[in-house]
Amino acid sequence: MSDSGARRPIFSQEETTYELKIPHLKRLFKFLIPYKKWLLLTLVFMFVATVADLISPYLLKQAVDIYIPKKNFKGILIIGFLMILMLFINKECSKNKIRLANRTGQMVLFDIRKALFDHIQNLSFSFFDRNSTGRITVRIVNDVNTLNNLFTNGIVNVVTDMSTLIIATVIMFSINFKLALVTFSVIPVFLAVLFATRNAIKRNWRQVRRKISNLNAYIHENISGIRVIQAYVRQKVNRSIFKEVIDDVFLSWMKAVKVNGIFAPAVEVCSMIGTLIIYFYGVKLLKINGVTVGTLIAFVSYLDRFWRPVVTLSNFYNQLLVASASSERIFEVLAIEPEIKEDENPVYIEDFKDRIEFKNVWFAYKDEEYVLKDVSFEIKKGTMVALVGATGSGKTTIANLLARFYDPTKGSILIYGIDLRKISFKSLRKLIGIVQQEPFLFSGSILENILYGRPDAKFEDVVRVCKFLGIHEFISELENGYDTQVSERGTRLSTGQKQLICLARVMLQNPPILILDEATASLDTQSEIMVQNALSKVMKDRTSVVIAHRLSTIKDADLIIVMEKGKIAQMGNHEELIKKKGIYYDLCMSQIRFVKAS
Ligand SMILES: Nc1ncnc2c1ncn2[C@@H]1O[C@H](COP(=O)(O)OP(=O)(O)OP(=O)(O)O)[C@@H](O)[C@H]1O
Repeated sequence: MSDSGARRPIFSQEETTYELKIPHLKRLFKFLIPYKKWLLLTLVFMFVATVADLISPYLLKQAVDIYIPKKNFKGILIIGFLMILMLFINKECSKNKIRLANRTGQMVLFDIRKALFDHIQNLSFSFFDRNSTGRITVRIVNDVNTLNNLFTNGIVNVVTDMSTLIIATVIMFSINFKLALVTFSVIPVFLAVLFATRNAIKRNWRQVRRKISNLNAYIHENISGIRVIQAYVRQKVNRSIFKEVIDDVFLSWMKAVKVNGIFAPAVEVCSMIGTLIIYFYGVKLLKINGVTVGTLIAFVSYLDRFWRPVVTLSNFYNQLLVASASSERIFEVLAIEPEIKEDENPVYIEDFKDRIEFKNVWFAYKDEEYVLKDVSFEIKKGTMVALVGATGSGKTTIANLLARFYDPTKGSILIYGIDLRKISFKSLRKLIGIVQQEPFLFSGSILENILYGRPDAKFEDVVRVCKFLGIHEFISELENGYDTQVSERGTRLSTGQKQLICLARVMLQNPPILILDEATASLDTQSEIMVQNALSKVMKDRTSVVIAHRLSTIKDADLIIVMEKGKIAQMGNHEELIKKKGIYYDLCMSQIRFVKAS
């Protein structure tokens, strides 16, 4: 296939409105409340810095009008000293203002990120089904990052700029009302430019953000799917698609910059015209209205201080738009309620004494699309129950419901008569241990990973569990033994070894009920034998629910449940089901034929 013929990849494009939504911004600014003292102090520094900055032109006016004509060197010296003092105060206060604003801003971002992280950690599996890891990460990292500018500089700068602008205007009008009025006659022209360009600027930057979002999504998808990409040798095709995506970002960026570029020169032109007016008109007033040379110099200085903040103020509007869009997405996540909640008066169960019952359980991941239909069965204490059936028949769903990752849509699951929904999370997690198909280890040491569910366990307990599972020797032989790091850059462990460490993690908790969801499916034959041996030991005298594709591993199960399209097709032990010559018999026969043929 030629590069040009390559189909575009499917990647998420998040639509963002970029409308200014005041309720979101209000909610966002509430995060500032705990830091109001710091904010107030920042504003004090800001105010002092602004006043110090605005006093200088007035001092200059005094020097030019009073002390220079009189050749009063002492006066000039004092003015000079005062101007240096003002500069010093301005710089010192600005420095403190920036430091405090950054500190407060970072604390606020930390709080928002923490709120999001805490909230997401408690959301139900259904949320993670609907949202990819990439998208969730974008919420916690990128969306919060986009608020960075607003909280660290934006708010303080805008207050500084607004006050500079207002104070400069007031001073100019109080020095000479007429001259100020004439100087500002250029403002309507500026406002016309502002309104003409504002929508175009907004539209173009929105486009840039959309393109950048595409770029992020494409990069994320490519890195997550790198194994598939390399397996299908898609690098060349992907490179050309990536170039297209990058070109899109570049072109939209350049377009936005071009439109944006109109604004700053417009401000400069207005400022320049204002200055010309001051000189042209001021010189006329010089003779008739008692306007002094010092007044003109001070006016030019104040006018400069008036126009400088205008550009930053318009940028602030953009920042608010971005913040409004990001906060909308952040609050959207914060508003999601976990679907699986602990009962208000949960029942604590210390031990598993009796049996588990699935009573007319129906379940749909979405709407009315039932993937379990009227499923009823019983798991007696100390027995091994196996779930078999074609792919997609609902085996994992049963395991997920038993672990209460989801609740049944209809019907109930009872642990000796108590509805699973009534049982406290803590006792449920103590009762049920799960070993999944894909072993997952956190970055850290092997010991930390084993202790994950019981951090207070003793090292001897860990060693005992590992000896029981037959992995103590292999771990001890590693360079750093139990302290060996298993992060990305750490020791590479085989999938089988990782699975055994996961099993040790579960066993340290010693749960009376064990769910094994195709725990050996992703292993090679040798690792499978190792893990299977460990599992046999672990399942002895324990209640277990096993999902396995290889039927030889579940032949000894006390109860085999054969699933078909979300329904129980057959139930019984191996001998009974073989005699019945139904689906189970067919499954066994097809596996035997497959083994013989291979
Ligand atoms: N998170 C999910 N969201 C929506 N549908 C899902 C989800 N997980 C599973 N399903 C659907 O539910 C049905 C049952 O899936 P389940 O994973 O329980 O089957 P299974 O028998 O365990 O399959 P396999 O042997 O392939 O693991 C399938 O049609 C599947 O597409």
